[in-house]
Amino acid sequence: MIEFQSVTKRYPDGTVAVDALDLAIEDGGITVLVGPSGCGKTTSLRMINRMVDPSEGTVLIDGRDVRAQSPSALRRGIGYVIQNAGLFPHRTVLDNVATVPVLTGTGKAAARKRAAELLETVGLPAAFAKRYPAQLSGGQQQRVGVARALAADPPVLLMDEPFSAVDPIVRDDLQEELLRLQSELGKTIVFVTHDIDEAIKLGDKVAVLRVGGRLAQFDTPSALLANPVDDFVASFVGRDRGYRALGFLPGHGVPVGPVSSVPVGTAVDTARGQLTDGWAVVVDDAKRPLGWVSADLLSSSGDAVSAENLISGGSLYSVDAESGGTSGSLRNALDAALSSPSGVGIAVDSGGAVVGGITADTVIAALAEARRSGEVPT
Ligand SMILES: Nc1ncnc2c1ncn2[C@@H]1O[C@H](COP(=O)(O)OP(=O)(O)OP(=O)(O)O)[C@@H](O)[C@H]1O
Repeated sequence: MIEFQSVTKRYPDGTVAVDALDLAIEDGGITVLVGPSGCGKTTSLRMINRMVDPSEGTVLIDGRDVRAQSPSALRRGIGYVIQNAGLFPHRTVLDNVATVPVLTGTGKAAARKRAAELLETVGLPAAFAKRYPAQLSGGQQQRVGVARALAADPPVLLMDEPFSAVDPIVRDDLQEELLRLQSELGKTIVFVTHDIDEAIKLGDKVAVLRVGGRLAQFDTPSALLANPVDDFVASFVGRDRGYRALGFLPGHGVPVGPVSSVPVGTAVDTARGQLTDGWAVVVDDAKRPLGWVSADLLSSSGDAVSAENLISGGSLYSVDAESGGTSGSLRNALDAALSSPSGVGIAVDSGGAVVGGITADTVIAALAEARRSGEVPT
């Protein structure tokens, strides 16, 4: 466990970056520090690996004051990942990852072998090992940064806005990858971001800091969305927090109803007879959804329903056909319904085949039921 006990950091110019912070960070989870610019996130993070020392109070790791160890000994057990990866430009990707193990006495060959495994772990093709950082995209460099931080197999990983400099799609990939890695590695990760969506997505626990370095709330993401302690936290987590909170409620209570479907290639006259409320979903040979046809679209189509002339579908909602269960949330279910041009969200099984449809009404009814049964945090 990492503990902040009444920790204050006052810089020499008098700036109070962190003010009487008390925080207990559990092992084996992702704890996110989030808050507006200048609220002391980076300063707090750096007090864990002694890049910054507190003015008052104590930071402990597993009950031991971090000041009891030299910074270099301490950092051997703490990986550190920063924005733009901070790679050594004149070393190959492989040698960037192998650097720390070599410094701490691992033989070069063994360190390189381990580095190659780590590159694979973070999703980089082996062919990238010989490249230099400048020959990689920002997202790829960030993956190397994560591999490098993992090279010494530290129990603790500090990540300071690691994904801020990449575009939103790459960022989304990197976030998914981090969650996948963490489910395998179970490190104690402290992650700094100013992006509340990133905090909600990644955090097992989220600490919201306010300017002046004061802790506003420390909670699970779902509790933060459901019960912000004050107006500052409420406005920081955002106006649509009610909708986003649906992301933490399982969608298993949403009934999957029928949906009209027609195989691609169906004669237009036959397809017209299959529409429900003017719509049908078009499926391929494996019953996977290709898009929608409407009565209007059919009247301007040729003889048969073609895959080229369809209205794009919305997001898909995954269910397990046998158990009827789902790994999706009420938010996934509602989004599938709202983003569908017909108003019916498509439910698919693990093979991607259409198994039925869901409507916004049924999702709202499932939410009401979850509230009645006390499943929604209050
Ligand atoms: N070395 C320093 N000397 C003086 N003041 C500093 C120093 N480092 C940071 N500060 C100040 O301490 C406060 C907290 O800074 P910190 O970098 O910890 O915030 P942050 O929440 O990480 O901000 P950002 O999201 O903008 O990176 C800010 O007011 C900052 O200007």
